[in-house]
Amino acid sequence: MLGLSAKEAGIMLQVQNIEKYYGSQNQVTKALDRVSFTVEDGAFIAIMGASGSGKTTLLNCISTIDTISAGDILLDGQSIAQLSPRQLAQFRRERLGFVFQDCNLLDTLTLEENIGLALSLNHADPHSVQQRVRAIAEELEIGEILDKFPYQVSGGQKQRAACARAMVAGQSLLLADEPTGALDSKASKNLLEIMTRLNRVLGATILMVTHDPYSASYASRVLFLKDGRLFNELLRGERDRPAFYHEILDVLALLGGDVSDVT
Ligand SMILES: Nc1ncnc2c1ncn2[C@@H]1O[C@H](COP(=O)(O)OP(=O)(O)OP(=O)(O)O)[C@@H](O)[C@H]1O
Repeated sequence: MLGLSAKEAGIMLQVQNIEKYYGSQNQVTKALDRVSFTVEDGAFIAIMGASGSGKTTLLNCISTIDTISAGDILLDGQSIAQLSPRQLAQFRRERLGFVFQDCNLLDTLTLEENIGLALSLNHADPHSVQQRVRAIAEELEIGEILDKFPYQVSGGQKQRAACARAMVAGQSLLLADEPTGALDSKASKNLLEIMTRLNRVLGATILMVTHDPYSASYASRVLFLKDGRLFNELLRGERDRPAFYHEILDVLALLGGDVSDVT
């Protein structure tokens, strides 16, 4: 980087030689084994691997939900291990957005209230909350259904609301764990197109864990985990999505096991 800071060099996240162990003395599981990679600003990265390969553990360590046993994780050049609990909470709130397989929307609130909830809890001005919620909802094509409750909309619309909620405060890193896992193929395609738009238009950096090679083919880079180690990685480059999809299938065949069977 020739003296440039990580931030100046456009590097958002540095995962350096991380290890994660669960359990103690007699029963230790090594969930992550010396994993290293760098994420540039504006990247869209998929993380693949068989069940138990460490995908969720990796995402949980990056999101500070879990702690690493060794190594370091730096965000904008700053080690997250050195943040105080208060700084960590602020970091999660301001920088990270989360989307999970079951979108975790509250059934007693409308989509608009769900999307704006964190801002409202943070005592943001109600008018500005409304403006921000509506702007991102328009971008994600759910502007017309903001007054509906989660049980009144489709699974795909709920996931788009979850994406809106994840990004409404201007968060720059979206962490998604199997976001298409509970959706049919049409709703999955739609959500992946929306995530691509979040990435390209709003500049969100995305890390998405998935079992599904079709979902992974929307990313610009795919990391493959095997037994807690980084086994391989693919860059999409100038290839179109279908060509990238076939290349992902080739790596999965090499990787063996149940990677794409466990959705
Ligand atoms: N809280 C925990 N306590 C003990 N072992 C754990 C814990 N969480 C995960 N593990 C173990 O760590 C390893 C990695 O698990 P992880 O959930 O990260 O895998 P994964 O790739 O996300 O799997 P899946 O695709 O099934 O969700 C597995 O061997 C798992 O059993």
